[in-house]
Amino acid sequence: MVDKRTEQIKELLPVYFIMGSTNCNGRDPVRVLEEAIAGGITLFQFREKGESALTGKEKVRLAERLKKICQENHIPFIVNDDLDLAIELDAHGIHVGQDDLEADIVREKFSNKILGVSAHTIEEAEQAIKDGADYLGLGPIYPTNSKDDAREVAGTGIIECFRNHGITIPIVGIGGITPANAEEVIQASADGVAVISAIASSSDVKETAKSFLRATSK
Ligand SMILES: Cc1ncc(COP(=O)(O)OP(=O)(O)O)c(N)n1
Ligand SMILES: Cc1nc(C(=O)O)sc1CCOP(=O)(O)O
Ligand SMILES: [Mg+2]
Repeated sequence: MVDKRTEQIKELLPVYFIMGSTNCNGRDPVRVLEEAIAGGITLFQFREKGESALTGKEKVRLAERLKKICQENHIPFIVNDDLDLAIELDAHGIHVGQDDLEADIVREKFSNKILGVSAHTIEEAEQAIKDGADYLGLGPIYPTNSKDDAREVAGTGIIECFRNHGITIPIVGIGGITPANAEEVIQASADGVAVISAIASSSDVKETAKSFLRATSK
């Protein structure tokens, strides 16, 4: 039987938008997020990374502004990597990877919050589940320019492989996902798609977010 928390997490994952100031082609991230929300994104992750990423008080200030917009629109606000920031802002959750703080430590210090963990192998997935992960991020599904240290492209096969090994926890695919290939990711048994550039760099953010929503609800 699927429990209530799992069902609630699955409902948040269809169009999981990830963004920071470096992903918006010089546009105001606040506007980009507002347009993405108007288009129907279901979850947001603040990921402030890259050469010109904001740090210190400027990073906190941007995170606060984006969290406020999420709150006003009932979209949960997830912080990437930074547990101190997630705690300071009382975020809805945090996403950590294999090179970040260990998931069991994050679960202990940020209990009852949404915990997402990146996994690339069945062993990592099983450990993440033991540590209390609510969902897994699997990728890169397709080639991506948004992560310098991305692993080899895994294809949608990684999602099918995890499911065939009995991993039933909610899964989101990430890396190079566009409105044109999002349906394949869902067909491979993901509960949603996590997207940076296809939405953040779009010339029509709202329409692109809508296209993702259509593609993931087929
Ligand atoms: C939903 C989701 N899935 C995977 C990642 C990648 O996390 P990580 O491997 O820690 O890499 P960085 O994003 O921290 O560079 C993610 N952020 N979100
Ligand atoms: C943040 C991130 N993590 C990945 C992983 O494979 O874990 S790929 C990735 C970048 C996703 O950006 P885009 O939608 O622009 O390809
Ligand atoms: Mg990380």
